[in-house]
Amino acid sequence: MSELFLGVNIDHIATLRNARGTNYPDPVYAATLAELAGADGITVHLREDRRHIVDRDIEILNETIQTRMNLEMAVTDEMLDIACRVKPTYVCLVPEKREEVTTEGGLDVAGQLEKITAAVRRLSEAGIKVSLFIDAERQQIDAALATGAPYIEIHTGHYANAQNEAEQGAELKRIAASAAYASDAGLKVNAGHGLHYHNVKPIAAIPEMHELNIGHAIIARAAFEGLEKAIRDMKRLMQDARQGI
Ligand SMILES: CC(=O)[C@@H](O)[C@H](O)COP(=O)(O)O
Ligand SMILES: NCC(=O)COP(=O)(O)O
Repeated sequence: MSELFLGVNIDHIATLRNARGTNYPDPVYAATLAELAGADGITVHLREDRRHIVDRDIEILNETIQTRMNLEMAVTDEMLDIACRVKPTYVCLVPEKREEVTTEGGLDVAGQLEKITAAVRRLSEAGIKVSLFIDAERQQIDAALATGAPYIEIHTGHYANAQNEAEQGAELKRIAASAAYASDAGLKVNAGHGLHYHNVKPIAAIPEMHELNIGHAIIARAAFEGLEKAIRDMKRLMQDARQGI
């Protein structure tokens, strides 16, 4: 089975910093520590309201990240201009609602095909690899393919928020079937949102998964155990799942 990568999302280091208007804890420092602990990439979501990651973070991280930056952003002219100037390795296009506490679902690629295809083209022409954050639905996978984006990230929020085992099992099935369908069609398949230490293994065991992006649970655990241990423990769970342990 191919290797499974971990992208560590450091947004919530910035949430903590911004809560007091201080210059600490610094997400730049967190990214360096995350890489030393084995993160394969650093994910940051530059929200339109700048509630956590801010422009300064993106600029400095772009200079200091040793692995690769995965910039999550809404499909707006402002964000496209920033991405094309900064040129992160990856951009993941996500839906965004100003009033939401966190991302509530996948991007409706099928419903905005023209707009998203144009964004994918602009980013690709700037040398950026584009991923589309979508729900585990064939219609959205087909639309993602039509845009020319090489990657999708399957939204695992419904799986993470399932109210009982049956519901979670059904979500897992849907995600696994979608990963296989997308991979067969030639897309690289990532996943993320709401994954934590107790629900990550079944997702990590899906053979087509290329990378998992995990943030909130890792940063929360880091408050008690330190960032390095939090990342190493998550990677170990992912690797165990991959080996059927
Ligand atoms: C796009 C996505 O899946 C989110 O997980 C996001 O990256 C996390 O940021 P928020 O906590 O601001 O929703
Ligand atoms: N794209 C998902 C991500 O980056 C992290 O989401 P979460 O683990 O903070 O829910």
